[in-house]
Amino acid sequence: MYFHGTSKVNTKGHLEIGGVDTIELANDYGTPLYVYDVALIRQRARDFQTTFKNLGVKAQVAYASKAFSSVAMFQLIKEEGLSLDVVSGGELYTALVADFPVDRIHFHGNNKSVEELEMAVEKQIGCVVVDNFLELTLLQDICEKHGYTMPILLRVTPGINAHTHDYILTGQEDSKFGFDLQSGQAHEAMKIASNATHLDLLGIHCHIGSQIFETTGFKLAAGKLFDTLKLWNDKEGFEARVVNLGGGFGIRYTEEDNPLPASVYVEEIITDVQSFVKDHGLKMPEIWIEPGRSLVGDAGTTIYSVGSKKEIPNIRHYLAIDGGMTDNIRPALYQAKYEAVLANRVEDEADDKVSIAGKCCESGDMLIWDLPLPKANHEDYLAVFCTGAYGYAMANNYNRITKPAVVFVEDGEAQLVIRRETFEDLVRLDLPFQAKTKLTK
Ligand SMILES: Cc1ncc(COP(=O)(O)O)c(C=O)c1O
Ligand SMILES: N[C@@H](CCCC[NH3+])C(=O)O
Repeated sequence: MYFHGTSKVNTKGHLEIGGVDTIELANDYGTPLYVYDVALIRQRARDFQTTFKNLGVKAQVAYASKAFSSVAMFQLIKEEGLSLDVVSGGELYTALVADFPVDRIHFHGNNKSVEELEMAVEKQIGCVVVDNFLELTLLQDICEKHGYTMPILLRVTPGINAHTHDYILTGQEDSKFGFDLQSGQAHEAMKIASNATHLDLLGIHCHIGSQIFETTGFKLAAGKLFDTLKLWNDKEGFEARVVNLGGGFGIRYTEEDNPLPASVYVEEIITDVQSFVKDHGLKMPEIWIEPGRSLVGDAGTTIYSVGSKKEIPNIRHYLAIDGGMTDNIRPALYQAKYEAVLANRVEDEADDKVSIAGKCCESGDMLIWDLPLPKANHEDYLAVFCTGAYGYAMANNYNRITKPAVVFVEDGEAQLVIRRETFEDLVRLDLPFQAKTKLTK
């Protein structure tokens, strides 16, 4: 059994996180419930920040908020002094409500709307990561209209195939994101951006994918970026002030996963970056990174109530919980694997093997296959670990199931940071059907 952060078993044999008994949390806030270990998020954030500091490298660590965004989360990130990566008007709006410093907000996205770009310009955010030629034109026009010059990065696809699930690969040549390096698109974009009167081209960005365990892919990508910068420097006299290497650092979901500590990812990548800079005779730019999963993934645990069972002799034991693909779509989408325990009987002998089923009307709504667990019944609680990234963020209302609540726990105290959705919330946007009063025959 692997415990993350402050998670441990208390004297009652219950799972405790942040000094709070998860069974008390389940009683107070209901289930399913996402519980975030705030101390672990702080530790992860500080690991990245201090590594750059110790290396003496000017950097910005931007939390990729797509992993989990909420007002409280953004306030915590602000408290830790990180920057913030947003990818939509909704994430940007949440950051503004959280009073996040606008100059530390970076705006991503492969199809930002005019309204989203207007919002970024009006709020004078720190940087727009431009993804395509249309955006270059739109952003220049909007900035000109507002008499504002926007700092930008160009997102490029370096042509790297990182080892991860196909759906979360982003740095390969055949990708919907960014300007292609090989065909010269990125070079063309650089010339346009450099000549644009209201765009301040800071440098380039790449992101090779997510849940990556090795540094090889990051180093290869960095190598391609610096080769490009050398070319742009020689040909166009362009000097990058910022290089953003994206996020994607993997975490441990199960014993199959062997992630590196943040310090190792950063140190290894920076060592290579420093030699690329030296070899090419370039100035060392500021390095930005955008971790999402590695800041919040293992800090989140979902507590479910156990419900019905179906035991098929010689085939399988199914154990259903009161959530599923609506609060964690990752197993259905990426065949993602998780570990879990009975939160109220953590240390009981695992004398059963069960497959954890969700409550959606969908056979693929399975969270974990063949999990060793004590024989459980409807009075038990299941805790699924490492649901902090892309769990609540990708939650949905399939079957009109309401979204769970989210609590932050730290130093023995719990704080509700997202309330549970209600049935009233579900119908809030619905409008009645306007029945025709007279039917004409
Ligand atoms: C551009 C960009 N930056 C950062 C991230 C964060 O990735 P991760 O959560 O794997 O760190 C993503 C998601 O993969 C991304 O697309
Ligand atoms: N949602 C994905 C990660 C996508 C990262 C965004 N580019 C996951 O759960 O693994």
